[in-house]
Amino acid sequence: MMDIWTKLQENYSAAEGRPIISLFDDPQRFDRFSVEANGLLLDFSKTSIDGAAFDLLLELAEMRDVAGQRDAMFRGERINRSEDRSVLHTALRAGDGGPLVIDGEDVRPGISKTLQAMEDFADGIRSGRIATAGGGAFTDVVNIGIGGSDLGPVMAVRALSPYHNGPRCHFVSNVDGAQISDTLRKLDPRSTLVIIASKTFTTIETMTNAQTAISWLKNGLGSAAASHLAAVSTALEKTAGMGISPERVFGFADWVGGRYSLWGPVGLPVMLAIGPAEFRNFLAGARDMDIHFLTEPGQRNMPLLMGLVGIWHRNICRYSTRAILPYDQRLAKLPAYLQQLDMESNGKRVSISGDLLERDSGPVVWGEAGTNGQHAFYQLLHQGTEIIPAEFLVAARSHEPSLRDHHDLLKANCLAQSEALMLGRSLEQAAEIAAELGFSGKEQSVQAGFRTFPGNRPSLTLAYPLLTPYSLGQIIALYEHRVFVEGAIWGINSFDQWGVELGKELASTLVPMIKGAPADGKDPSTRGLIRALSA
Ligand SMILES: O=P(O)(O)OC[C@H]1O[C@](O)(CO)[C@@H](O)[C@@H]1O
Repeated sequence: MMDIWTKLQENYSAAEGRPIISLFDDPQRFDRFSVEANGLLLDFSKTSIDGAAFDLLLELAEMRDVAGQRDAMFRGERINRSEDRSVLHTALRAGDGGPLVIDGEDVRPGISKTLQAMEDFADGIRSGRIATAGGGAFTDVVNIGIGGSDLGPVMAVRALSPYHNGPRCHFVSNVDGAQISDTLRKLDPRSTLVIIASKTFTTIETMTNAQTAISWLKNGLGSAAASHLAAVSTALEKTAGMGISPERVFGFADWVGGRYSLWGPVGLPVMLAIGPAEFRNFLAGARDMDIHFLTEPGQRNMPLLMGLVGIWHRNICRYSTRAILPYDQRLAKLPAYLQQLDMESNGKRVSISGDLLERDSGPVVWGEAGTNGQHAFYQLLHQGTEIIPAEFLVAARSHEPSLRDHHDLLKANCLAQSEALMLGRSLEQAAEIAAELGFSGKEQSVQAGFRTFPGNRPSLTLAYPLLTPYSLGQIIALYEHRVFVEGAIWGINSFDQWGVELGKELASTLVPMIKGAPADGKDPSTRGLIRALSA
């Protein structure tokens, strides 16, 4: 019997060259190939997936038991096998969902307690009740973290700027001293709170930046520096070693992966910026997406369908990248956030049981806010030799009602791009344009070639009413589950990240060589570069 992968491939080959627009001969296509969840709409009708491929993809999800794998994750089974851990970031936003027992312990009371502690702290800082060493209010917060301890808060704080009514938030992630120096230069230690965020509390970039920030606080405040510090970590014993008092430490368990940690203490800068009530709305959006993912049947299940579209593009159409294109300037950091979420989760070449994968896994994820990208790389999206599925995000309304024209233009541009990618412009149409411009003969066909768009380039569009804490929560949880669905189909562990280790190990061997020790054992290129970089 032919397997589903082969059937999908045959479906694709049989329809190769068929214009996506012809699929709209089915007047129900938009309704059948879009799905709505609590105000969030995913349109995947502008892809080459037809009815038969849709059914096969759903069959593939069943064959791979995506629903069973999903339920195992939510139940707290140790699905992160290589690290022998449960994967329960969803518990951080589940509210009072009844007991959830891990290793004989109900983890819910601990989650509520930590959320309450975060809220008390955030309220205290925001109101001035938790005062600076000099008795004033904190005006600025610097979050020191990297990867999952940085990208989520950076992205969400920026996304939710219309809700900011707390201290200003700044972020330092890179070990490049330029970043911390440029950040601290603008700030006054007397009114600045420093949060050191690191799941492991060993990450060299964060530890180095933390020491620099603590010295800066000590220079300005002397022995009172500790009252300007807080920490977020799973390694509570290590935070004490840095002189951070226990009531200023917000812990979380190892069943929260770094890139999935925004929903708990790593989200503290977001809570400080927008307040606990709005942070709860953010959690509610994610929780509603979790419930949708857990309960909706396959044909209406947004994360499942988005994952299946990803599988179609990656494994059947063999597209190697996907572009995240938010037509929402406040989501400008979303592509970077999703790069970690997606590529650190699914950039794997062995299966969960350690065998080499038979198929390609995660694609390259990249992107930029629209309309800026239009004036940079969209040329390649429209006329390049690679086909790159585009993922558009756009809100019906903006937070700037007095600038309605701007938002109308933004929406028109977003829709124009997905339309242009799908429809393209034929050589004949381009020839007419060239003729109208006065070209004739050979030059007319040359000019027509430049103006031809092949079209038939797929896209997804996510539309939401307004970028609120709730809708941001929905969007992020949707992408988390999409990554889960794809990983479940590929049979990989989406929750470990062994690929980041080798570079870290080699960096530690290189530090003394950079400082002048002999570069014994290094390859000639690395030795040459050490020489070139010697200061
Ligand atoms: O929060 P930590 O432990 O400092 O880790 C930061 C980041 O480093 C990584 O481990 C990769 O090096 C990410 O997975 C993680 O988000």
